[in-house]
Amino acid sequence: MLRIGVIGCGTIGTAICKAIDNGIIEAELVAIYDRNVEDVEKLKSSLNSCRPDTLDIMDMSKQIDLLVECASQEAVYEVIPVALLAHCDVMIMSVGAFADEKLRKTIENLARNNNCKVYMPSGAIVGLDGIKSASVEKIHSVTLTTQKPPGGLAGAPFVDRNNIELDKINCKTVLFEGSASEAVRAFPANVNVAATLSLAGIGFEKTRVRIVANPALTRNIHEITVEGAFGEFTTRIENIPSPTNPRSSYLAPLSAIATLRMISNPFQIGT
Ligand SMILES: NC(=O)C1=CN([C@@H]2O[C@H](COP(=O)(O)OP(=O)(O)OC[C@H]3O[C@@H](n4cnc5c(N)ncnc54)[C@H](O)[C@@H]3O)[C@@H](O)[C@H]2O)C=CC1
Ligand SMILES: O=C([O-])CC(=O)C(=O)O
Repeated sequence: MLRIGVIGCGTIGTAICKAIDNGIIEAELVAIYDRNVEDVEKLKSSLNSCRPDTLDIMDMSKQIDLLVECASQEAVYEVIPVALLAHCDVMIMSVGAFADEKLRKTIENLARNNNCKVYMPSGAIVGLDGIKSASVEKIHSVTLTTQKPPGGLAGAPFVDRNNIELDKINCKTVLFEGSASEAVRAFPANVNVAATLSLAGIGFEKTRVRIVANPALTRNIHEITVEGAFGEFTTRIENIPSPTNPRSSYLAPLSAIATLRMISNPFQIGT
């Protein structure tokens, strides 16, 4: 059975561990880790049958087949190279880290040299199947428009740097327009989806991102428009925010769980 280790015991990490505990994912939960000890203990006490060890990345990667990162962009730098050097496959949620081309190339080379896979779930967006197919030929443009309730953008470096008072926003307001590369640095915990979209399509510089604070919303909306040799498509998703983390959509942990189910299943469905 697939032996899994999880770094990050927050909203997504907890959902993944519970899915293994409930048998929704056919795998063994070998170890978990979080820099916040309380989060580790809280997660452990919520499990019924799994008894994961608490191990740091060095010890964890000796005992697992697959490392799941669901922590932060910073954690991608800290744990992914270590896991790949230990011949573990990895699944990354904080995909925004890959706006750093040097990191992306390092991880790609490590994965190739150690014969490992790097999985990146679709997260909170729909339409990656279409853009992957479209990218076989020329894609002219990719645009992501993300709308969140203002509170869902709290803590973003862009908001803090520009002294944006989110609680004073009383109408739909475009906060940011730029490349995906700029977007994932300005909003590291809000638009990792822009990074995944860039990797599937035309890259971080050409993918355009617009981020809108909309006080009329209770949901996180991601709208993607792609134009290319195939024609044009638009996808739109209205996500319910995760109850324990309003920045993240509920579909994100579901997508992580679906990817792990795919990895542990002989049938591979869809592009
Ligand atoms: N790819 C996608 O579509 C999506 C990606 N995300 C990203 O996935 C990651 C996890 O999201 P959530 O579970 O909602 O966040 P969360 O804030 O609920 O949990 C993150 C946990 O990771 C821990 N952590 C952070 N940095 C760490 C490090 N360097 N080492 C060890 N532990 C560390 C924190 O203490 C926290 O317990 C975030 O980076 C988030 O931005 C979130 C939603 C969608
Ligand atoms: O969950 C979402 O709506 C998107 C998100 O936070 C991310 O991509 O980081």
